[in-house]
Amino acid sequence: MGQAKSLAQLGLTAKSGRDAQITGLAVDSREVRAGYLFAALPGTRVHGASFIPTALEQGAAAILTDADGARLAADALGSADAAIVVAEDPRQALAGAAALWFAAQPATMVAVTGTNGKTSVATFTRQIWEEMGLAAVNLGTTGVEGAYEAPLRHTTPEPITLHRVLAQAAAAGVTHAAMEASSHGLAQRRLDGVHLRAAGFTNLTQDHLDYHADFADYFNAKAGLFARVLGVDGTAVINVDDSRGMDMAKVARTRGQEVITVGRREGADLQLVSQRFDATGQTILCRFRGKSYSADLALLGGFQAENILVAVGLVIACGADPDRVFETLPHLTTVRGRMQLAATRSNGAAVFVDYAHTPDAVATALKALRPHVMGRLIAIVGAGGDRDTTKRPLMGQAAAENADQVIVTDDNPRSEDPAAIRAAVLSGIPAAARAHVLEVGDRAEAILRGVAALGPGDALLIAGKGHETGQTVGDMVLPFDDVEQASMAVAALDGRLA
Ligand SMILES: CC(=O)N[C@H]1[C@@H](OP(=O)(O)OP(=O)(O)OC[C@H]2O[C@@H](n3ccc(=O)[nH]c3=O)[C@H](O)[C@@H]2O)O[C@H](CO)[C@@H](O)[C@@H]1O[C@H](C)C(=O)N[C@@H](C)C(=O)N[C@H](CCC(=O)O)C(=O)O
Ligand SMILES: Nc1ncnc2c1ncn2[C@@H]1O[C@H](COP(=O)(O)OP(=O)(O)OP(=O)(O)O)[C@@H](O)[C@H]1O
Ligand SMILES: N[C@H](CCC[C@H](N)C(=O)O)C(=O)O
Repeated sequence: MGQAKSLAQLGLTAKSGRDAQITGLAVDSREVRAGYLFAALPGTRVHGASFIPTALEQGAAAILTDADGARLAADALGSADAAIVVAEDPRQALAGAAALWFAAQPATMVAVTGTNGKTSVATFTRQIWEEMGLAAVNLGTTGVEGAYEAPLRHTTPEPITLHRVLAQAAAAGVTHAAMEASSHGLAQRRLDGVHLRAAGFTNLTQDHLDYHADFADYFNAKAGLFARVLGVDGTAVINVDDSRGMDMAKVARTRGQEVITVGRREGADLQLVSQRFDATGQTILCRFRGKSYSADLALLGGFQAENILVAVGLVIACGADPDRVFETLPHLTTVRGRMQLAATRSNGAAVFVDYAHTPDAVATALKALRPHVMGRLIAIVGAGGDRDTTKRPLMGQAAAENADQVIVTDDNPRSEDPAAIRAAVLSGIPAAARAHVLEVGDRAEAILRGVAALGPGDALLIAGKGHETGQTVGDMVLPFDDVEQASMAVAALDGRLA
């Protein structure tokens, strides 16, 4: 890290065999310095090649782009004193170059993909490793957490940021890392340069159909983790309870990977045989390679047991002793913003904050709470702006079908009209259920009204924002934290701190 490297050392070959000494990498022209390689990537809004003249003016020593980019910037490139690399897939070439540039990652790495559960699985995997005395991190939506900590802007960062933090974590002594692989990250080859020992799959339901052309395209992006990123020597850990699990296992087996299937399904290598709930968590009974294991989990939500299975499979796939792995499970703790008990009213009613932001997650989270609730279950739900519009009515429907009362509110409207987003969520709620539905745009007021409605034995699920600490309205991020708001609402209503 830090020293100049030749293009050849970064696995790149320039046109006419010309080499260059590279002093840094940038994917954004505004970050190019003298001697840098500028990766001019095709974008969703503009081709990065439009910024090649700026990058050259700033002293770029080399340009990496595709054939379209080379054509677009032909004039600037023709007169430039810079090496030009034209790659069929420049994002993949950049991922490889970034890996070689930073040249260090924790020795044992795993990744997990799926619509829901990535942060939970990555966090549980890190917690298991830590309980086994290993220096570990998880890396994704909640940043880099564990033995090395850093904030991240993306679930799966672009390769330069990704390899920078991996190298920093390795330098800090981290030996084990579990990362999240988002479908955007996989489609954009952000993690193609990472060497993985194992990869996991949780589930596939609707999300991100604003970015992926259709559901098949979304599946294929996720399948890229097994079809491309995980090597033939890696192990795939697949939840076969999901309807696409078997398809994912087939992708892995076709590539020659060892597969550990997990789930409730009879015949799964790591099987969840039974699950019993109590006030503070659940007891699970599992079977792995003919041996039974029982563990008390201090985790609410049946779905968390499914995530635990994937995490256990990943840790075992990296060589751990299964007996030792199961011993750690009672010590695992709630993932921030995932089915987190945020406050309790003086009448005993509980308020949970959860990151459910897809139709399946809203349904799963509410169903998971039901066995713990003796009274009514109230849901606060909203949908994000500038994201998959087709999931909005489905989220409203999922809330109405699984809660006794629903409050539709705002969740990061971004550039959109919040009222229009709420209307789309409401449109999924059948007329017959409308009597139990309130529309309250202001999220703080929605939380106050949800908390106020709680009687003894009731519970409130505040869905959508989980660990987030801001509400994005237009270009502004206003401070907002569901857990804080829940506890303030309880304090205001009950005259005491939650
Ligand atoms: C939709 C999407 O994923 N976009 C990513 C994509 O940008 P883009 O194709 O839209 O870029 P563009 O604006 O068209 O510009 C094209 C290129 O020109 C470059 N540029 C642009 C302007 C300039 O002045 N100079 C310059 O060089 C840009 O850096 C880019 O490489 O390539 C960029 C560089 O790699 C990414 O930063 C950018 O992520 C944006 C910021 C983003 O918000 N992505 C989100 C949706 C995302 O990836 N989310 C997933 C999580 C999803 C989930 O599971 O919940 C994630 O992993 O975080
Ligand atoms: N295995 C699961 N099946 C269904 N829903 C789940 C599962 N795990 C988590 N969820 C729901 O999804 C929400 C988000 O969980 P988590 O953050 O672990 O997923 P994620 O895939 O990392 O999402 P994102 O990448 O968008 O952060 C949870 O708060 C819960 O409501
Ligand atoms: N990573 C997800 C998180 C969504 C969370 C929700 N609060 C929203 O803003 O839609 C996304 O960007 O789609």
